[in-house]
Amino acid sequence: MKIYDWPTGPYPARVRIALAEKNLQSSVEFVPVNLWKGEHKRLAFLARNYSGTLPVLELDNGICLAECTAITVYLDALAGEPTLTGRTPLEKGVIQMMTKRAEIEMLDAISVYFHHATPGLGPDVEVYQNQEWGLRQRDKALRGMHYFDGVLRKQPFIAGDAFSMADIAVIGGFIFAKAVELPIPQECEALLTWFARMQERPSVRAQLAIVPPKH
Ligand SMILES: N[C@@H](CCC(=O)N[C@@H](CS(=O)(=O)O)C(=O)NCC(=O)O)C(=O)O
Repeated sequence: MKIYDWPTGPYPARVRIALAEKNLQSSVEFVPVNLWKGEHKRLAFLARNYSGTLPVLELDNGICLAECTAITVYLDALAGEPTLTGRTPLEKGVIQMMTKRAEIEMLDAISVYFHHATPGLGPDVEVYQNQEWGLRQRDKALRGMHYFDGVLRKQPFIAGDAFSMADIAVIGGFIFAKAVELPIPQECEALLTWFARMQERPSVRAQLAIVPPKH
């Protein structure tokens, strides 16, 4: 299998952490795609992912899977423990809901802020920007952080009593927040404590230790 990504990208980090959790890293070849040069918007890449985003998992038979959640669901089904996407119907539903909520309320919101209210990937890639929209999404992400702080005051993990794909999605949010220098509000104590605990996991520690390649 091949993974087309950028090693330190927040969304690619979600798949890299999942791969490490499932001990599947040796099963994949990583192919860097330089976002700052717009390589993800070229026809050759768009043929792999119509949406022009990273990461993309390309199977040996040529089938391409995009979307972090979809890729994680596939990887989770490939190998054994730990289960990242739930064992029971309810666990599966709650993990999907909280993963999507992590995207809508935090990760995707920070991404919009990055692309619209900062220089983002540079003028050759950011062909349209709307600063007001970007700033509104930044504020939405800050509200989302308070929401997840509330969740973690009642339970140890984002989707309940066990580490899951939903935790990995919020970790992606933290990675993007750091990349755009958006601080986690200091009053979000439960969220900050949870993130410190997440960094005890070798999969997370290894991802955070990757030195960003020059672009
Ligand atoms: N919904 C997609 C979003 C993926 C995404 O936005 N990836 C970023 C990569 S990174 O910023 O996380 O490194 C991207 O391709 N951004 C390029 C662009 O939006 O032009 C997913 O879940 O995979």
